[in-house]
Amino acid sequence: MNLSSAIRPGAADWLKLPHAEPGNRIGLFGGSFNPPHSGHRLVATTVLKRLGLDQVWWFVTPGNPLKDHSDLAPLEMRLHMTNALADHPRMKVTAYETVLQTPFTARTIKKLRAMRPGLRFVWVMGADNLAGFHKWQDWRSILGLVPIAIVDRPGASLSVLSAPMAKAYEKHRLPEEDAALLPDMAPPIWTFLHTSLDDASSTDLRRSGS
Ligand SMILES: Nc1ncnc2c1ncn2[C@@H]1O[C@H](COP(=O)(O)OP(=O)(O)OP(=O)(O)O)[C@@H](O)[C@H]1O
Ligand SMILES: O=C(O)c1ccc[n+]([C@@H]2O[C@H](COP(=O)([O-])O)[C@@H](O)[C@H]2O)c1
Repeated sequence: MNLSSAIRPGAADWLKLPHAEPGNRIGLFGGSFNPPHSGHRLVATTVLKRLGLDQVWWFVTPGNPLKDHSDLAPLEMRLHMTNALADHPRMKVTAYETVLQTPFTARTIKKLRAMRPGLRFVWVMGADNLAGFHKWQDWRSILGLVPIAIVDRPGASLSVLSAPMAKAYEKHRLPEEDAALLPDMAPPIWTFLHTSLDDASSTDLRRSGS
């Protein structure tokens, strides 16, 4: 399947990688954003501040490989909505995974690192994804490629103790008070950021029709 054909030629800017200067610290925030909401903005602003990032790149996925796509809104619609929500000079929205022709995070990160060796990437996700991280394709290789920042989410706080990834990599967990060091550290390294909680969810928004 040609994933990038899901974007009209007029919206080709979504298919570019954002610009960054060598040495920049970049948070890679992947998501379905179906639709985007305040919880996503909380994650992005939390990592921007607490990790001292230069930018957060919102990677709007062509489709989470572990989710049913029957109610997934078209990619271009999700891109527009995400761009409206992530309205900040340090937040960039991209559909670059469609260019890479993969919905798999391990492959995306491998390719980004090869393409932009001068950038310091951190993978960013919410705590619900920590709980199921061991089901992702090549999940251990993701841990070997980039530092990971996990932001707390209602209902998933305990994943920091119980998740197979958290248990297997317990020795590689960085205390959250040292989170600003994370982007410069050699993987495997991860941290769990407690923050104010936001119970927004795309599922609830789709169900309520808002
Ligand atoms: N309220 C929230 N608090 C913290 N993290 C969140 C929150 N909502 C989503 N995230 C994180 O943001 C990323 C993108 O989430 P996603 O687009 O799947 O939203 P969602 O609300 O979980 O969607 P759905 O209900 O359709 O599964 C994921 O890493 C997810 O863990
Ligand atoms: O690589 C995988 O196997 C994999 C499995 C599940 C989710 N992901 C990615 O995780 C990000 C968050 O997905 P989501 O649906 O929870 O917003 C998004 O970029 C997905 O493509 C990746």
